[in-house]
Amino acid sequence: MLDLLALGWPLERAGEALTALAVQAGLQPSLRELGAPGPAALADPDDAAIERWLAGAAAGLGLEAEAVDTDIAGIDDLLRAAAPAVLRVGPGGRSLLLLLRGGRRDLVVVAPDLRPRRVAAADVRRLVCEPVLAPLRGRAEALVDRTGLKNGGARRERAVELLLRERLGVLRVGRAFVLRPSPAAPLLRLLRAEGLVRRTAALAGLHAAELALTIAAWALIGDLVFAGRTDAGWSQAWLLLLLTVVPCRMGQAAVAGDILQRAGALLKRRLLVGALALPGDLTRREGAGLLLGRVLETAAVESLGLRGGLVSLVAALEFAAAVPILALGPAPGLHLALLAGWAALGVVLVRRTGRHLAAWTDTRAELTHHLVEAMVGHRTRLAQEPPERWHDDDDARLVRVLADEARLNRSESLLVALLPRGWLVLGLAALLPAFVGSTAPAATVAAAIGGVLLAQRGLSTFVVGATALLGCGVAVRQALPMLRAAESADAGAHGLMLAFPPVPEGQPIVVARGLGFRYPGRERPVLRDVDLAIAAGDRLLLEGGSGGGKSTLGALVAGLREPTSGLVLLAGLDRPTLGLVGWRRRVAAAPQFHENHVVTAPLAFNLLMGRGWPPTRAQLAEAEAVCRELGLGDLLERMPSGLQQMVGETGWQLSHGERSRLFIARALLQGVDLVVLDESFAALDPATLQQALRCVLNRARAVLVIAHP
Ligand SMILES: Nc1ncnc2c1ncn2[C@@H]1O[C@H](COP(=O)(O)OP(=O)(O)OP(=O)(O)O)[C@@H](O)[C@H]1O
Repeated sequence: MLDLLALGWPLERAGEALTALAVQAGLQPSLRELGAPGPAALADPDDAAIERWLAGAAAGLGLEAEAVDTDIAGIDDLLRAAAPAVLRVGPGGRSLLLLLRGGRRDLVVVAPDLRPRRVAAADVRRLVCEPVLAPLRGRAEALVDRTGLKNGGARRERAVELLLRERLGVLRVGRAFVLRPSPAAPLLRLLRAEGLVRRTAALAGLHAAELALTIAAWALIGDLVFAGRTDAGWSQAWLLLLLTVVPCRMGQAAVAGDILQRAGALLKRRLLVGALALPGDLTRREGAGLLLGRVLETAAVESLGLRGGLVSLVAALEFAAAVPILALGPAPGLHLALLAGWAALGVVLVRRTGRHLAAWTDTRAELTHHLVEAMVGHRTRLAQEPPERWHDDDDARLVRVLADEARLNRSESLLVALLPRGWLVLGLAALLPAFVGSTAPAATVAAAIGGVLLAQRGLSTFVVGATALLGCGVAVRQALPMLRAAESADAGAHGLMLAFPPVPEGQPIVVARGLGFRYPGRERPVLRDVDLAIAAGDRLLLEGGSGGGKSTLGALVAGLREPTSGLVLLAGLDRPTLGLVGWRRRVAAAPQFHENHVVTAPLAFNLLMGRGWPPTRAQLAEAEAVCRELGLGDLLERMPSGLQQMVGETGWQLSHGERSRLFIARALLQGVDLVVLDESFAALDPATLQQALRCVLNRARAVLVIAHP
């Protein structure tokens, strides 16, 4: 056990440790000096600062460190499958064990001398679980002793282990951080790290081998037939060649399945990250319907893109193999010229189909948008719009979609029917002179027929691949904003590493000089030349008329928007240095009511979503205390499951005032230096307002309240 701890890295060398693991695991990190968690992070009692530091440091390397909670029942799976990962071990999790390769029996860890060392999985399991199990081991042993198993025997040991694991499987034993390239990393790096480049090359190799074997088998049988030889030895050789194709095919299916699965997971991760990183203004401008349409289209990116890509690869190989075979025939020049012309026609037909597909997708997305907008505003329509006008426009939109669909169907049928079959007729027709005049040897005519058939197979495969890729291209166009947003998703996320102690009383938290802001597309700025300083301990009220720019200023202070001119500093650092995530660790905002949402999830999640999930007992207790101070005690009593009650659209319905207090609590519970509350008290009666205000003034280190005069 001691030896194993000696293989762990001290937290003070966490930056070096992460870099070493990332390099040795082939994750190609962006190398940079990470330093070490500062004293403030090391002293954080709730451990969150260290975890944030690790996440930020990984982001600094262009990686993602996903925190995985480990329980006793799941530790074996974690050790087997999580590598490369960092395990926090030893007293207080102060030591980092770098898991380079997982396994059932043996694991490989990177030691502090940078050398990989093999260790027993059972020893690591014991190291991680023992601190939790040790106090309970005595009771388990006493229980097992009642069965009469021999003391000190291996069976008794095993029985004790099994009993502990069975009864205490759900006990949490610690956290691991699984390292992988950030979904925002350049695509080629992601593909490499997932082994996709290697696998695609292997697939192409296997397919080329299959083609070569098939051609060799047919060349051999052709040779035998034309030479009039029928001996068994050569026939067996032919059969053997054909049989070798079977393992080639099986290999291709396995590799292709693996590629589809890995690339699909990678794409989903990237799209999800992108969807969450879309700028708020864009989602609002486009509307929920269009976004939903985009999300639905992304399913096509995966299925069509991946399959289309693989099928097109096969088509290209078949096509390439047909060229030298046609060159062996009696009319090589004519055949190759015809093939080139036919391929060009194929490209024209594919582009035409592509245009029709794009038009159809656009009208369809528009229809989805229209329908979703109608559903979102359904309750208002029911109450205010005359029923005879509810379906205005629907029919016209539907007709447009159907017309575009009919055009698409026609060009697709032409592509599928004409391209491969037309080539067959043309290719064979080019052989007619040789047939009729019997001018060419039969073997060259046979080779040419083989070439024509292979090219036809290539064209059929090409049609399948091209239509899939077209669909994918159109879907990618729809998903482009998300894919682009994914690339900038973690810009500045390493600002998380900057953990400081709370700003001391009287010291500035936010300082702004010459601040200006203009919304894109608007002529006049909303804010001009604003100077502002908010210090720890300040309690500020920002009042002004409607549309005066109060919320905009709140968003700038909270780091949710960047100024178009001037400078805002938070604890002396600017936004690019801190990143959005780093900024939000220090300033929490409760946006206006219509911008804030109750997520369909337990109340506790809604309260603590800024702190990470699952929560600790202390965090739950704090959440309950804040709710009671805000006057939500009654509500907690009424809810059958208390803090665990599902709330949101499909859960327990909260009143306007209850929701506003939930939003206030959510901001307060983030434990930040400054809380910005935008019209958070507007829905409260005077007594409740007083109570909520008292809670805010007691709990917030500094507060900026936005309200109407
Ligand atoms: N996302 C946006 N895009 C374009 N213009 C916007 C956007 N949000 C606000 N505005 C405009 O900026 C101006 C200031 O808006 P802001 O919401 O900051 O004012 P406010 O003082 O908070 O108003 P209220 O008290 O009515 O909430 C308004 O004229 C508004 O139309």
